[in-house]
Amino acid sequence: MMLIKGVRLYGEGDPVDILVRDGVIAEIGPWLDAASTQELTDVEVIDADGLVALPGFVDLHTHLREPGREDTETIATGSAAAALGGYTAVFAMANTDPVADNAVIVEHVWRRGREVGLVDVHPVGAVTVGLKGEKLAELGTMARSQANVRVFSDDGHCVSDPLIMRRALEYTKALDGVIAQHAEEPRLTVGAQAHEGERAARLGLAGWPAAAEESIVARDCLLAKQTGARLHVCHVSTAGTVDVLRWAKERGTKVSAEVTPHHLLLTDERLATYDPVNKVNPPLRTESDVQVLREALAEGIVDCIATDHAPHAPQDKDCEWSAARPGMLGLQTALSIVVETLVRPGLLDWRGVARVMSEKPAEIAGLPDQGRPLAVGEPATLVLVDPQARWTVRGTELASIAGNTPFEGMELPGVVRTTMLRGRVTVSEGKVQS
Ligand SMILES: NC(=O)N[C@@H](CC(=O)O)C(=O)O
Ligand SMILES: [Zn+2]
Ligand SMILES: [Zn+2]
Repeated sequence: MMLIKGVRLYGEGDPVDILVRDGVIAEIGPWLDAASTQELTDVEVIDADGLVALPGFVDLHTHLREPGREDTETIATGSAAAALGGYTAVFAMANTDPVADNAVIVEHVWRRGREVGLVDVHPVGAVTVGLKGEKLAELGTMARSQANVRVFSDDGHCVSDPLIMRRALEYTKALDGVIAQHAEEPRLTVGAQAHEGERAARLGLAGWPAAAEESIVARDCLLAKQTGARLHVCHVSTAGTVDVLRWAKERGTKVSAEVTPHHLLLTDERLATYDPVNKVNPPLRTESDVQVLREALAEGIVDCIATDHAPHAPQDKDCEWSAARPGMLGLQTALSIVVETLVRPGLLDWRGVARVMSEKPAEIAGLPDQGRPLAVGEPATLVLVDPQARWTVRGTELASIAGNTPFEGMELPGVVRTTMLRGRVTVSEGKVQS
């Protein structure tokens, strides 16, 4: 049994105590004092004075690199990074080696996640065999496997053939799943290295036009509307995509979208140093894109935050710009970037943080026991955040094996103190409890 003392639910109202019994929130009350808890033996008390309680975060977009690149991240190290970031569930992308395009691989990832036990690891199934975009993978077999796959994605690649995309949407509709699309028209991004615009031109980097993203999002929204299937747009990066999403939602399309913390804070101004730590797909865009993305998230046109946590080895990152792999770490810095870019400027309150980091992603993925309200009878799957504290990001101190964080050296607001998964403390005082 556990007693969380003096915490503010969603950062609202007066502090309360939360009694956790058998993995469930058993009581919430103003000062469950000694008298009412005296007869309870074995009560572990967590002093949460000044902290904010939120439902555990859910990341729809994580790269865990196992199997295949365990030199950069494993299910164990990625789970630790997730728990430290306040996450209680993550979706592990399919672009592993071998690709997660069949029941054997997704069950392996699912089982390994359970063994580690720090967060619920849900494998994402590939849409096409080998992420090649040519032939549909066995979506039904993955859905019916122990891993119970409902989110399918070729992330890293775009399902660019419209006929394959249409079929995939039809199949996932029948499976009650969703396709998460990496929206990139490959014919428009051949050799692309940076956001197409003035800065890329000046730096001599081949451009990735906004239309490469927006044209696929528009096409997919039309296909989703026509098939009645659910579409999720990965890592939205441009203001134009927000316009397309607004239009599609207004006409009743079942479309949801995510934005990454790095696209909410960083711009292509960063590229001036040619430091590949800033190289990512889709590329960092402009100040006005960043502003529009922040507002779209606050308004709900963009539904949620997803990290696109993408660990890479030093030899794949510390090299010349054009040879470096795209991607950045995100799990342990996500909350702080959300506080910095949305909470502090007044675009989102803590209720809103719960919505974009927990409730919405759980709903999009169809998870019944994540993103639940902090209420009696609900699972004790939650995070305690210190809203006042600040910390300095050091890549070498993060739990990931790789250290490719673009936020190196930044002092950021918001510290995760405790993470709890169904009553089990996975992180305490900022330390993983294994
Ligand atoms: N975001 C990235 O730049 N890289 C991702 C793939 C992806 O999300 O497209 C990766 O797997 O490294
Ligand atoms: Zn992607
Ligand atoms: Zn990704």
